[in-house]
This record gives sequence, structure tokens and C-alpha cells, in this order.
Amino acid sequence: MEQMVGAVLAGGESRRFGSPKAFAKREGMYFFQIAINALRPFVEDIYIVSHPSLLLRFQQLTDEKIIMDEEVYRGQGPLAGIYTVMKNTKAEWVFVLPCDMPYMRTNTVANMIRYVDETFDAILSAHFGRIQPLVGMYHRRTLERMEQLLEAGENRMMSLLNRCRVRYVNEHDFIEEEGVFRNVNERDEYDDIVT
Ligand SMILES: Nc1nc2c(ncn2[C@@H]2O[C@H](COP(=O)(O)OP(=O)(O)OP(=O)(O)O)[C@@H](O)[C@H]2O)c(=O)[nH]1
Ligand SMILES: [Mg+2]
Repeated sequence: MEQMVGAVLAGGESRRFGSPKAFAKREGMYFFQIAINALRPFVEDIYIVSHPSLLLRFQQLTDEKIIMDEEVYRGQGPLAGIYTVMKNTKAEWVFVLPCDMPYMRTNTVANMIRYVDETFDAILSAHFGRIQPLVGMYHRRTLERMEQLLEAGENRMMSLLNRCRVRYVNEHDFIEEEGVFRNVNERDEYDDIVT
């Protein structure tokens, strides 16, 4: 059985951005591809979890696995995406990245993975005092809790984290550049982003 798979969350509506963020580019590279590249050295399987409206475009651009949010929870946010990936794998851990952190890199993932610890339900970055619920690893024992929350219409990531034993990794564990965690929400936020 696989120990860890990767998940790229790409099922948001990009309402603020105005076009699907997964297909925006930085230095000629699609955002979703930047996330894939960051995860690629560490996992055999990477799941892009998205929305039917983007399926064809992903299929044309990548050979990675592309799955759609579970229909009942479609559009319920990142929690629905993480839940869906976990439903589709038997791996112990899912390493999650969003598709809108175009400064993310392999080195960050490598450093996070060093903190894998079976006594925790999740291992997440909290560098510079900011919890990053979409940057890190979720153990498969959280699946049931995710389902309960989604079932109750409670889809905030913090609701999940409040019910989990989380190891927050920060700058005391490993030094990281603040810029790595920048996430793109609006158009024109950064000069090097092309839509
Ligand atoms: N699979 C999946 N991913 C999601 C969903 N909602 C958001 N995401 C992803 O989670 C990450 C963070 O989401 P947001 O920053 O809110 O992005 P967004 O929802 O596309 O953008 P807005 O519509 O402007 O809120 C991005 O990688 C999104 O693609 C969802 O319902 N399903
Ligand atoms: Mg959103």
C-alpha cells in the first residue's frame, strides 16, 4: 500500500481572479503544474481534484490523475477536495497543495515531509504565525471526521483542524521564505503572474 499520495486542489471557482487560477502562469508554468512539480519527487500518485468544467483542459495538459469532487459535496470548498482524494486512495497520508500558490517549491514539501508523525492526524505549515490548512499532510484517519463535517454542511477547514491533533510546523522547525506561501486570489496581485 502506498504511504503517501499528493493532492492538488483545483476545484474552486476563482471568482475573485476571474478565470480558473489553475491555468494562470508564472515563469511560463501553469499554476497547477507548479504544485505538481513540488510534490512530484515524493509521491507516486498525484490527484488533481477539480470540477467537471475544467476536466477537458486538465486532460489535455497533464498525465496526472484527475478526479472530480464527490458529487454530493461538490463546490463545498477545499475540504470536499481533500475528502474526495482520500476516498480515492488507500494511502496513509495525503500531501495537499492548493493550485494557487505559484511560489511553492519542492524544498518546502521535502522539509514538511520530514515531520511525518503517526501520532498526529495532520502536519501543517504554520510559518510566520499563519496556519496553512492547504499546505501539508492529512492522515487517512481524518476521513470520517471530514465526512461528518461535510454532511453537516460545516466545510471550514478550521472546523476540521479543531477536531484533529495537528502538528504545526513553523520557522523553529525549518526556515522558509515567507514568499513561498503567497497565494493568489485577485488578478494583478503580483507582477509575474500571467492569466
Ligand atoms: N476540489 C476543490 N477545490 C477547491 C474548492 N474550493 C476551493 N478549492 C481550491 O482550494 C484552494 C483555495 O481556494 P480559494 O482561494 O478560495 O480559491 P477559489 O475558491 O477558486 O477562488 P474564489 O472563488 O475567489 O474564492 C484553491 O486551490 C481552489 O482551487 C472545491 O470546492 N473543491
Ligand atoms: Mg474560494
